[in-house]
Formats: sequence, C-alpha cells, structure tokens
Amino acid sequence: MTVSNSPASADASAARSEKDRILIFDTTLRDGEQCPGATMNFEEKMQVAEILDEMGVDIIEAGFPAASVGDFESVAEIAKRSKNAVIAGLARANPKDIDRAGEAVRHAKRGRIHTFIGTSPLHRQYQLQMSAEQVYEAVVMSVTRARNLIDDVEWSAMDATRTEPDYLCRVVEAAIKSGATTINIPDTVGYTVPDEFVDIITMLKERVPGADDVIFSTHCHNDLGLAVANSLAGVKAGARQIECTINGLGERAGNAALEEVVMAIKTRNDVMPYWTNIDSTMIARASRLVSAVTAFPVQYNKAIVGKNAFAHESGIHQDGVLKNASTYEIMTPESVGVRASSLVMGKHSGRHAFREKLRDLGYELGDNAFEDAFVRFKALADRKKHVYDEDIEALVDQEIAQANDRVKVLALTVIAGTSGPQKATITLEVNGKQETAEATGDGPVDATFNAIKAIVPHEARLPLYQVHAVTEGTDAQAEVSVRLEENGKTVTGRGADTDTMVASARAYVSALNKLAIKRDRVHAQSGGTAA
Ligand SMILES: CC(=O)SCCNC(=O)CCNC(=O)[C@H](O)C(C)(C)COP(=O)(O)OP(=O)(O)OC[C@H]1O[C@@H](n2cnc3c(N)ncnc32)[C@H](O)[C@@H]1OP(=O)(O)O
Ligand SMILES: CC(C)C(=O)C(=O)O
Repeated sequence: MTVSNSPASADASAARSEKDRILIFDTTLRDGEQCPGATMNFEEKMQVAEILDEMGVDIIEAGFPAASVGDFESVAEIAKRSKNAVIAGLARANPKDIDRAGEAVRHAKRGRIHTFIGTSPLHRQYQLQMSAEQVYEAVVMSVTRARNLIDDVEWSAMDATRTEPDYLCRVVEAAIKSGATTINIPDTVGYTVPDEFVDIITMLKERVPGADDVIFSTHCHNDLGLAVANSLAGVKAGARQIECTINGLGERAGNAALEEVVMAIKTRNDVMPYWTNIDSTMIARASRLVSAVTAFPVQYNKAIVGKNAFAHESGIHQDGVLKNASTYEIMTPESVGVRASSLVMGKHSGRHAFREKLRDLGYELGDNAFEDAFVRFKALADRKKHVYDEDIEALVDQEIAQANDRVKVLALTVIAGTSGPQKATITLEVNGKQETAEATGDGPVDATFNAIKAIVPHEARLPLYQVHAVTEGTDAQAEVSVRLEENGKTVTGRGADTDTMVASARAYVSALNKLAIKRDRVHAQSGGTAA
C-alpha cells in the first residue's frame, strides 16, 4: 500500500489511458434540485452551471425541460452558455418530454437527451401500471425517438437494482439496439450494497449483446449511506460514468457526492487506478456556491467539504499535524481548495497546539507563564463550548482582558423596516462618561455602526461582519463577530444577545476597544511618534 496525502503524487502515478477515465455526470441542477427546499432560480442555476463547466464536469444534467417553462428556459440557456461540458436534459418515456428535452439542448455544443422509465416490478405495476411488455415497447419508442433528434442518448432503468436480472438484461439490450450511447443503472432508492452492485454491472456487461459499445453509468442514492461506495463498486465492475451531485444533494438522503467520488479516486489511486477530469481545487468553491444558492448548510463533519474536514481539536492529533500533516490528513486541504488545515482550540487540545496558537496571536511566553496559561486555558475550555482567539488573548494579556472596560454599550434603539432610512440612537459609556449619538445608514447594522463612529471616531475598515444563531428558534441568541482592520492591525470583537442589533453593537465596540489597546502599544513602542 502506498501512503500519500499528496494529490500530485497520486496523479503522477496514474497512467492516463482513456479506458480508465471516469466521466463525471453532475446532476445537482436536476436531481439535486429535487431535494425538498433546494430550488434554485434562473440566475443561481447559471452560476452553478458555470462553475461545474469550469471545474471539468463532463456532463451537466441541467434540468427536466418538460417539468416547467422555467426548467426548459434554464436548460436551454445553460446549453447555449456551456463551453466544455455536454448538456443533458431529462425526459420520461413519452414523445412530449423527449421532444422538449431535445429542443432545450439543441443549441449546446454537445447536447444529450437522457430518457428513463421504471423497470422494477414495483414501478411497472404500481407507478406506471404497465406490463413488462409495455415498458419494453416504451424503451424502444423513447430511445428511438431521442436518437432521431440527437446522437448522444442516455437511457436509465429507473429502480434497476430492484429489477429482475433477466428482464433488466432484456431492456438494456433493447435500449442499446435502439441507439442509446450511455446505459445508466440507477439505484433509485439507495437499496443496493457494493457487492450486489458489482454483480449487476458485471452481469450486464457479460450478458447483454452490444454492452461493449456503450458506456455504463451509475446513479446511486444514499438512503443507506452507501451511494459513494456503490458508485465506486460500479466502476470496479466496468462502469465509466458516475452520476453525482455537489454536497451530495438529491432526492431524500441525496445522491453520491461529487467531491467524495472524485477525491476517493484521486486519493486511493493505488487501489482504484482511474482518473477524472475534475480540477479538485475548485471543489470547496463549488460546495460553498451550491450551499449558498440552495440555502442548504453543509453538515460540519461532511467528508471533503465539511467545516471540520480539515480541522483538528484533540491534542494528539494537533501535535501530529503540527509535526507532519499526513499523520492525520489523507489529502491536502489545498487539493480541494481549502486554504489550510485548522487547529481548533478546545478542551481536548494539548500544549503543542496551545503554544502554536499563542505564537499565531503574537505571544511568546516563558516556561512558567506558558504552563500557567495552559492550566487556565484547560479550565476555561472545560466550561466553554467554543474557545475563541479573544478568550486566549484575554487569558494571557491582562490589558486585552480589561479592554471592554474602555467603551461600553449602555442603550440602543434602532428604527428599521421598508420605509427607510434606518436610524440608530446609541448611548455609550466612554472612559466613565455617557455619550449619545444618532445616525442613519444603509440598513440597521450600518446605522448602528455609524452612530458608534460618531462617538468613537476612527478610520478602521470592516472586512468581516458575521451573525451566527447560537440557539434555535425566533428567540435564538445571536452571536455577532466583527473584524476591524487599521494600519495592518486586525482585531476581532464578539457580542451576543437575543437582539441581533445589540449583539452587533457589542461586537463592534469590543473590536474598537482592542484596536485602541493595539494602537496605544504601537504608539508606546515608537516612543509616542506613531499615528
Ligand atoms: C427518480 C427520479 O428522480 S425521476 C425524476 C423526478 N423528477 C420530476 O418529477 C421532475 C418534476 N416533475 C414534474 O414537474 C411533474 O411530475 C411532471 C411535469 C414531470 C409530470 O406532471 P403530471 O403530468 O402532473 O404527472 P404526475 O407527476 O402527477 O405523475 C407522473 C406521471 O408520469 C408517469 N411516469 C413516471 N415516470 C415515467 C416515465 N419514466 N416514463 C413515462 N411515464 C412516467 C407516471 O406513471 C404518472 O403517469 P399518470 O399520470 O398516467 O399516472
Ligand atoms: C431518472 C433517474 C436517473 C433517477 O434520477 C433515479 O433513478 O434516481
């Protein structure tokens, strides 16, 4: 076994022959959008299609043109705009759907009609209410009709993994004879397991005449959490196209996640000697975009793209990563477009990571002071869920700990709403003296910050303003982070309250207090001459 966390070494060892190439068929815009609540508007679909095209996706399934006018228009526009990818439109086994899909992808450099029908006894009897023979005829009709419109036709046996093997061979043969160029074997309800899926694909490749002339494809759902494992099993048995989605979006528990199949193939190239055309360094960007436009947060511990995928909290792991990242990382964060691994400070952290964190924050402590700070840090981490940089600064820096005494928020009233301009009235205590100011702004947050600025004038830039809900519900505690930057010095302030505006004002004032201390230090170091 070769152990490496270097994507470059994995790539270099791969002999890139066409027979080992795995085509990546992304269906974020079709099956992904079928995920309840994940609907995207026209502009959002354009953005997603653009990044998929740019990152090297081979086939983009842009939608289901017969589903609505909106779907038709977005598929047609993506077809016109796409520079590299084949653009596919999905269609049921009926003339209207197929003609609509053909029309939508007509202007693509390379278009594909993807037509499907349920083949399992359950789907035939209950959903379609058709006999096996009628479904067989529908396969022939639909593929033939699609092939009369376009050269590139994919046919899918919906619920293939619950279809009788002999019948599946018959309908796949019919689709190939009618002109399908790709045969997709969906595990529509996420029912199969890897060994069984290997057997199904192997059987089709061995038994169906003409199987060698088409590309076999997988489309695996994640109902048992096996979508990626089944897709890779399909590849092992000879499939050369994987259907997948960014962040694993899709019906119910979702589809195989693009980022997982791509990185599994890349990272374990020693046991899976295949390759894809995906620029993996674009994965994090694509994931963030899809999460933003669908408003679907990515689960923290999601493989490859989760917030914790390259984060380490426990001391033994942090120590290992500091000495050599490959002790606890099987791929580099850069290989998927994440800037760096992160060491998260918490109750499981050890001295190596704590010293590194202090160094990052600009503190070098002697042995005794370090040990003392470490004991206080552990005690704090035992009590507090998140230990932020400011908490650590406050542990080792008496002045920073008292920073919040300089300026305090005493009262805030904000007038917000549609009629604008939004207005804020704030009362601060500045070095023991009360001052009140009123300001308008572009929204209530801007008005609040302008009112603070009227009392504490400064030129600091605001590179970051972030709101997190700490608890759930409409009475959630909001936690606001504000980062301010002035003359190369950056500080972060945090504030919490059930009122987001109050939390924002506290965070802003907390950052200003820290900035004032840093300013004073620079001033003192330069003998009182610095600005
Ligand atoms: C596994 C998958 O992901 S399949 C793709 C799922 N995607 C979608 O459904 C896309 C969004 N769907 C829609 O907008 C609508 O369902 C439409 C426009 C496609 C159809 O709407 P309607 O005509 O109102 O039909 P409805 O959705 O209620 O029922 C589906 C019909 O299609 C039939 N059908 C389902 N799959 C197929 C197929 N592959 N080929 C032919 N007919 C099919 C059903 O049997 C049912 O027919 P019936 O009306 O004769 O009983
Ligand atoms: C239409 C097909 C490919 C599908 O989405 C499924 O079977 O899950």
